Amino acid sequence: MRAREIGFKVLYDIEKNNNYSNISINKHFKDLDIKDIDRGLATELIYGVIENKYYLDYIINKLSKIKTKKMSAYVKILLRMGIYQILFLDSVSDYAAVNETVNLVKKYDKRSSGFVNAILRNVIRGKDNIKTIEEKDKLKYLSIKYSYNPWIIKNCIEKFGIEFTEDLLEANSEKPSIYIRVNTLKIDRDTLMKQLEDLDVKCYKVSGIEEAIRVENLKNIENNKLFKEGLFTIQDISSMLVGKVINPSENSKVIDVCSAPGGKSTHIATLMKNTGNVVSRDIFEHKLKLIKSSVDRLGLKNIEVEKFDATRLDNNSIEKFDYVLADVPCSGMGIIRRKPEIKYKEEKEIKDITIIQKKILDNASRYVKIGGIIVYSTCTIFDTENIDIVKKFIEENENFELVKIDEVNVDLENQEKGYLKIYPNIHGMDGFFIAKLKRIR
Ligand SMILES: C[S@@+](CC[C@H](N)C(=O)[O-])C[C@H]1O[C@@H](n2cnc3c(N)ncnc32)[C@H](O)[C@@H]1O
Repeated sequence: MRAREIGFKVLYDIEKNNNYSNISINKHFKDLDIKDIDRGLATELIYGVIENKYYLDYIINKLSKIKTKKMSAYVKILLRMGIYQILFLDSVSDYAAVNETVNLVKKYDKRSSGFVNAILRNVIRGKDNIKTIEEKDKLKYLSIKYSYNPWIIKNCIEKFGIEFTEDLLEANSEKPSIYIRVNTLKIDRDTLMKQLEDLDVKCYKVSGIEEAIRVENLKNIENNKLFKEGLFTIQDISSMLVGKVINPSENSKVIDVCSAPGGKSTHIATLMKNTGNVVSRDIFEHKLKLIKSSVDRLGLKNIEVEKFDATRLDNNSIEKFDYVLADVPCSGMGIIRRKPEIKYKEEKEIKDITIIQKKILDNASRYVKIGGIIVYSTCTIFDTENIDIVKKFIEENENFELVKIDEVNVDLENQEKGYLKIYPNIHGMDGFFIAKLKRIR
């Protein structure tokens, strides 16, 4: 199967089944025998179309009497792909963009091939005019330009102001860097960098996190021999900061109540040098397998994986742990660069999330021993899911207080007060919130 057809199948799967892009890509690319160059084009098309969905639809609707809402998913997706190639991809000629798209329409929705051909030719003819967004209302304009559900932009403007919001939208449109975490149980950073460079992977040390490397040209990771040997794992630096902030002592007892796919649990277990015990829980059985496979690959002996719903209180865990991590489910507004479909979430989809977050924090806090630490974290930037939850929790629980974070140097203003607010446009990493609380009595 060729790159464009794979890209089309993934986009169709995401549109029809509401799947996450990374999950759908993994499903479709697994066991597929294609050249790196085709894999690259398919991935570029998938992410490009998802990232620019509203903008591409705006252009289609400018040119077509039949609006995108009324089009079949086949035609709509293929039009988006064709227009994306014409307007965004210098490496693809206009001729190839039209020809290849029309061939796919002939295969999947034959009667629409003339229509698609005409729209794509109109895009080529009027390229410069067509690109312009004729919208006076700033909110609507930004929602088309950056392709966001308008409520998200409205929320950002209300919370952060227009200038910060535009910076944030711009930063969220950038390609994220890939970071890996060295498995310090098996290898040191310098040696791993050398071995990766021998495989043509470019490596850069990350200052402040001694186990982190920024990599370029790391392709087909699952098949990389150093990855298979468990010498490293993929993890963004914001996520690594959580482990750094917890900073567990060797031989401690730790529980991570929302742990799949296991990035932070395996980091914590590694920081403890395979001593003590980390209980890694998640509500979804299928996700536990991901944790287990990382644990095996990385050679960790101190992790126990369990299925448990963190909104339920586990009476057997009360006051049993030195460190507790509540890395709760959230709206994901900090990781839009990696999961662009988050931009289209409906407000109602995350309506109940703060209730769940608070419930999980309340339960998790009961597992902390006196003198122990609980870290509450999310990959979102909205206070309602972050500091507001923590403040409410402290108001209701005088046994806990925020403690100064001095393990990292990222958000100097707030870390004095016990939390980190990380934004892609300020810190150049995934947007995260990390709060560190101590049980004082
Ligand atoms: C932010 S992710 C955790 C990421 C993970 N800590 C890591 O570093 O790889 C949140 C996780 O919470 C899980 N989750 C959602 N609701 C849950 C619940 N009620 N109880 C336990 N886990 C839950 C999700 O399946 C998801 O894996």
